[in-house]
Amino acid sequence: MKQIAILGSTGSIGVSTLEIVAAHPDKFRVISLSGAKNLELLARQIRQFRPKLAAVADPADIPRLKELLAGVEVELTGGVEGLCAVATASGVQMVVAAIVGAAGLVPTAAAIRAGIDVALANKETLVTAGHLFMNLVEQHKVKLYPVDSEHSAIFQSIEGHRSQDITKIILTASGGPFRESSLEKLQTVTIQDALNHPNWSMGRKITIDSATMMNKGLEVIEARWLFDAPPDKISVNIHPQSIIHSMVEYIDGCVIAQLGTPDMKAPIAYALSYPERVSTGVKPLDLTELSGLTFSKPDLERFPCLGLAYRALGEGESMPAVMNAANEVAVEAFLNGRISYLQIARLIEKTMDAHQAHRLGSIEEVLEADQWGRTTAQDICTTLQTGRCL
Ligand SMILES: NC(=O)C1=CN([C@@H]2O[C@H](COP(=O)(O)OP(=O)(O)OC[C@H]3O[C@@H](n4cnc5c(N)ncnc54)[C@H](OP(=O)(O)O)[C@@H]3O)[C@@H](O)[C@H]2O)C=CC1
Ligand SMILES: CC(=O)[C@@H](O)[C@H](O)COP(=O)(O)O
Ligand SMILES: [Mn+2]
Repeated sequence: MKQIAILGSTGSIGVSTLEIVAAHPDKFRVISLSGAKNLELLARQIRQFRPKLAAVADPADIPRLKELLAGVEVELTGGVEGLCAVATASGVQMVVAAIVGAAGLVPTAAAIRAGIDVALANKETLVTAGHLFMNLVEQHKVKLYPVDSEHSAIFQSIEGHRSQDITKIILTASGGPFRESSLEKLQTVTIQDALNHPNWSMGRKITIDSATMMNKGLEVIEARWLFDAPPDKISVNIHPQSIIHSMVEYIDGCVIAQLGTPDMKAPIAYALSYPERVSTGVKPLDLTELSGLTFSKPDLERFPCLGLAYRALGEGESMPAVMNAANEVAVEAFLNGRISYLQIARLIEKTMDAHQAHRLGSIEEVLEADQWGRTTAQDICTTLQTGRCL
């Protein structure tokens, strides 16, 4: 029986994780959960899974959650300390890191410091603090299992192989809802258009990241740290069907890929149960039903965010954390109707242009760079809104 904590249990990944747990009560037990604003769902999850501890992001929400849980025995806590308490609760053997954004960094690092294995969905932790995070993993001798579908595919495709035999990691990208949209069309796309991902049902932030292809940029940086791969060995291939989840090319010319119906329950279950495999309810692939698997190169002119991520990775130091912070501000501003789709990339680029990359020696310094990126991006966002620059 594996005892787990879920950071971000009320989100898309969190809910899918709990579906796996519910399907395998003999294999997994929930010790602790955390959510943020969806208190009703968190309360229902607590009633169903009976964790001993639960946290909300804002301590001011604890009284309302208590009301919703009248008669239920559970300890409630809140704030960053509360999230860290969930991540390190006594008995937890694995933390599922499924908070969205850089907010996941501190509680996930707390789990590692406590010697707890991590199933990592929250890619922003590796984008903002890659080298520090991997050092922590090594120092505390914990296991890090990728949940992101591409990284799970790579993880599965490198098993049993020597890293020096790898010549390329090929991340597949759906291309999102605007894969075939012209630059002219992109000027007028709406929030609803951008939230309409062709293949995956996900949280709003990552869905917008997929529409700009920043998601793939974040995943290139995630792969750099997870698999210790230099940027020039990581390439991106547009594969609109999202059937091949990623591939690894070897020195002998062989390419190993992992395929499956696009459903996050498969990579989540693999991270939870590794090295075993458990049933997931994911529809098995019928290859004869597929009309074809196609591949093409990404267009960096229409999707500049992917280029910005390669730039941030090349400049290194604090630049990826600043890029990530600017992206979080930009996505929120887009979802609030404050900026247009094309202004997302512009806002991120201007924030990066204003930043002088510097070394980050601690998680605290990462948080400072993140804060600098947010403040600067907010200022630039205001300028964009008032039309004082493009
Ligand atoms: N969804 C997917 O299929 C995939 C997601 N990922 C990655 O997994 C992570 C989660 O994504 P997803 O599940 O889609 O996101 P969601 O937006 O659906 O869920 C995010 C979770 O984080 C909580 N949360 C939000 N803000 C904070 C905060 N400031 N502090 C603490 N908790 C917070 C939310 O609580 P509440 O809802 O209660 O407000 C929710 O539980 C992201 O990093 C994403 O990139 C990676 C691959 C696939
Ligand atoms: C399910 C998952 O892992 C997402 O990150 C997905 O890859 C998004 O699709 P895109 O390929 O469109 O970014
Ligand atoms: Mn992914």
